[in-house]
Amino acid sequence: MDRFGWVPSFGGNISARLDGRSIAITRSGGRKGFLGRDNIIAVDLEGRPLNAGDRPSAETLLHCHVYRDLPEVGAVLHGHSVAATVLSRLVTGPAITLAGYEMIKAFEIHHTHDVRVSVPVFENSQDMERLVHDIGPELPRHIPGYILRGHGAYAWGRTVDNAMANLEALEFLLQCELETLKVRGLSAA
Ligand SMILES: CSCCC(=O)C(=O)COP(=O)(O)O
Ligand SMILES: [Zn+2]
Repeated sequence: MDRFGWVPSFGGNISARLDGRSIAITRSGGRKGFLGRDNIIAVDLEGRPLNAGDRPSAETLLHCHVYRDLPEVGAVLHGHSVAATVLSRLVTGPAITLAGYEMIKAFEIHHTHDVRVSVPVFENSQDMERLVHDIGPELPRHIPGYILRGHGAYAWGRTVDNAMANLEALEFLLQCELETLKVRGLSAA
């Protein structure tokens, strides 16, 4: 994620499921492109650190929400890419629609490029409980991720590799949309 420029400064957070009751997640703060073992801690599925005093990511509740709702998910990645940030500010509605891209097939749910896929865009907030409430009890099933407006993208998958492949596909598609708008010189609808 760092190589692609998706975790600038202190942005982004990363987690992986440990078992049915806990996950490993990055500590709050710090540069996620320079992680050591000590920068990763364990929390339960309510976001409480297993070791008292550990301070997990400020966005831990968003990760826990994914693990609770989707038992097959083994990893969740969050980055602050330019494409996700800029595009979600240009698009004023609750979703970014992707259509006609071969890369849509990278999301294993879709077996053809000939579909329209809506990437949900939720309003950003510093209040994670409110964000979880706004996202709703059921995460999207048609795409393994969502965007927080003006903030960045979340993506998940069965494994860390699989989550990364999904994030790469999502970021590629967002970048394509942004490039298209730049070439056309139009604002997004
Ligand atoms: C300048 S980063 C602001 C916080 C954020 O959005 C983020 O992704 C990193 O937060 P964390 O607590 O996980 O380090
Ligand atoms: Zn963030």
